[in-house]
Amino acid sequence: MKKKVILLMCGSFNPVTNMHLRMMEIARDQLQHYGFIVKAGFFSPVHDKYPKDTLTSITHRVAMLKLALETSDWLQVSTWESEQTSWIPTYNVLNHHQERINDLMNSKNMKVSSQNNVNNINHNPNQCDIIVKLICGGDFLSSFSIPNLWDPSHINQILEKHGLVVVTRSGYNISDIIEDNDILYKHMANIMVVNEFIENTISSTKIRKACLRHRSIKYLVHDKVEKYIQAHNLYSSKKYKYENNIKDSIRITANLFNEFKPNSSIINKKSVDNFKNNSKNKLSSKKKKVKEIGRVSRRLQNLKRGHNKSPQP
Ligand SMILES: Nc1ncnc2c1ncn2[C@@H]1O[C@H](COP(=O)(O)OP(=O)(O)OP(=O)(O)O)[C@@H](O)[C@H]1O
Ligand SMILES: NC(=O)c1ccc[n+]([C@@H]2O[C@H](COP(=O)(O)O)[C@@H](O)[C@H]2O)c1
Repeated sequence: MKKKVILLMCGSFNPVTNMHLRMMEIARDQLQHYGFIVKAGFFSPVHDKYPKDTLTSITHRVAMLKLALETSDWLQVSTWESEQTSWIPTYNVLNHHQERINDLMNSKNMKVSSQNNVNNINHNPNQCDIIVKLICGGDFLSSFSIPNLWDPSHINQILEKHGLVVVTRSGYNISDIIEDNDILYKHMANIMVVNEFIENTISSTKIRKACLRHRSIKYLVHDKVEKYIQAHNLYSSKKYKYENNIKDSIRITANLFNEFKPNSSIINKKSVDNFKNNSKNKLSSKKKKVKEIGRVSRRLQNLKRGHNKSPQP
């Protein structure tokens, strides 16, 4: 029997770009090619309390997602995550969606079985035949290796119970990221890599920058999203000028990690000295951003602690 899946993408969507939409499309193509049935795709915008200075209010981010998805017959926004009282870890978001699907499937099965007058339903409520998989880009995958950003047990469960669909992103070597992380390596079979063969480096950061500089964003975001941004004068405030967001920090940290990886063929004194000098320069110029990741990690830890104290959503 073909396996059925639902794709769930978690992120800021600040704003949603054409690349977010394309990621879903190319992931569905590949999953179907491998014999899966993709039932639906959900975008779950992160809570306003996620510690990112540049986050635009959820009302705008959801409105833009809805406009961008108006013409899709299989993609939708899920606002559950953003409607909670505070930020919640991605694993809990995934879990919530899986539980809702399980409930739905169970009630459907109940109906069918009672219609058929079958007494023994023989259905395990914990075993659903639709799996919610997390879809993300290469940078998101590399964030699993940032100390204190993720609870290792969450990474384990995401991979064990759900599985990941990772879309390649320029600057991120997926096989290296997996090779360097014990948990990812252990669950490699549950990570499907989708190669974006038409290289696309659109990011929300670049869109915000373009808006700040009054440059066109046409064909990078949906037309209606472009109009919405203009109508609400989003991303034009000075705070975006100096934006130093978590994603940049992740990118930088990840790049630094990649460079620290020993490569036997280049290890000699000269290359080590060159490397040290380069790293020093990079470290000083990017010092602020790397510091930011520590700050964000600590805030996330605090949020997580707070979250663990409160009842499960
Ligand atoms: N060009 C891209 N290629 C591959 N993955 C992408 C791309 N743009 C976004 N993603 C992925 O989309 C998901 C949601 O991303 P997010 O909303 O953080 O967008 P972003 O463009 O990376 O944002 P920002 O630039 O604000 O950090 C993440 O898993 C991210 O890795
Ligand atoms: N421990 C965690 O569950 C954890 C840590 C960091 C980011 N995230 C998620 O990753 C996404 C990151 O979005 P950005 O790439 O826009 O920062 C958000 O949905 C956020 O909730 C989850």
